[in-house]
Amino acid sequence: MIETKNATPPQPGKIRDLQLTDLLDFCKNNGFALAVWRQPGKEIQGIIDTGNTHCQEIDLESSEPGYLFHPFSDKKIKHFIRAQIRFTVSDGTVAFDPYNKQQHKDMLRKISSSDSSSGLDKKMMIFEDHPVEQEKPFIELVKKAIKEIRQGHFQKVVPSRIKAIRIEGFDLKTVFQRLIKNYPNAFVSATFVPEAGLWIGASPEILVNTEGKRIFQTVALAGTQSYDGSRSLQDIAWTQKEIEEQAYVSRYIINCFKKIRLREFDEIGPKTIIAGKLIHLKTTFRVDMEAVNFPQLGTVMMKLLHPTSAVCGMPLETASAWLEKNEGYDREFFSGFLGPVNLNENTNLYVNLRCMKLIEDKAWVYAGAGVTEDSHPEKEWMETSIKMNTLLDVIH
Ligand SMILES: C=C(O[C@@H]1C=C(C(=O)O)C=C[C@H]1O)C(=O)O
Repeated sequence: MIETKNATPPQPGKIRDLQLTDLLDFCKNNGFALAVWRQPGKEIQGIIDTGNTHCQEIDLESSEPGYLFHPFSDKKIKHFIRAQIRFTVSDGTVAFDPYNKQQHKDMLRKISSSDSSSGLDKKMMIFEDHPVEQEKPFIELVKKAIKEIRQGHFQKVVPSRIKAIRIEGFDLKTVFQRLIKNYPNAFVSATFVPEAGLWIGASPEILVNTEGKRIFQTVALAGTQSYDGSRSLQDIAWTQKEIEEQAYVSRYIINCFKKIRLREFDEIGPKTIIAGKLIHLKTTFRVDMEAVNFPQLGTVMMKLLHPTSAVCGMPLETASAWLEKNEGYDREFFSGFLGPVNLNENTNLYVNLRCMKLIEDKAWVYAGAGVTEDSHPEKEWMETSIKMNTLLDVIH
């Protein structure tokens, strides 16, 4: 069994139970990178990297085990957190490599004796603040998008916005526990990179999943309605706008398969799925990599897929240029992707949605909404507000 369970309460010089929050402080104070995550139905896992996390191109199949943290823009710095130190978390308590008692003891000793006041914060980048959230500019942005879609410039675009808030007494352990409880179907994650801040999220959207050398999976997720749990999923009706919006994402994925001449894939859906207080339409695409003799499919598709039309638009280049010109802020890691690579033979990358960035007592929450020619600007505004509540509901 994990040793920390029977440990004595905090006493000077003694090893005590280590909470997720202590571990984050330890990493901040030492300038280490940390990733903690929970895939749906799985245990909480985490890793620490004590070195430089900048990375260039990544090859998923041959990569060492770690965790990829990729920004929305391909031009920005990408991070790969190597699995130098591994741990699991149960009831908020950390256990280092459960199979290696000595490593566990050594880590606890190091952390207990580390000086929590020695500041990493010096290492942190200073971020610009963002203007106080405003409904009008977002609605104007959506109106502009609709106008340009009607003029035939593109078919779909996903404008987003950022909301700055202050948080007092933030406790990672509590927030993480609430997220895993409230969002059982989400990829819940906390990613800390000294120069990027702490990012926390509960994403409903897989970008690339590979299981061993055999199974590849991705999804087309779009269309949003609020959901209070009272209706059966079979009774949910979707409008033409939502069906079309999700179909663009499916078409985009199929076009990526076409580019690499991949014809054999299973397509399941679209089905209605629950993501907290929201529901979406989801189509799952599955490929048997052995049957199609394509062992590098994970890496190839990761590069082709991102950014999908669930977070950017259709056609990609026009929508992306429009966002860069009109959105008015830097998405940083929002709508990028993140997740474990080659850990236990699997790679599980998710789109970084329903997320926030935290630096000291400041937080920034992000959300976007798919706009087509049939969009209603006020509804898209509401949709981004409900999406932001995924995080706002658990931090207060
Ligand atoms: C852009 C976001 O979500 C994406 C956009 C959706 C939509 O437009 O309906 C739905 C799910 C996600 O693919 C977000 O959560 O910020």
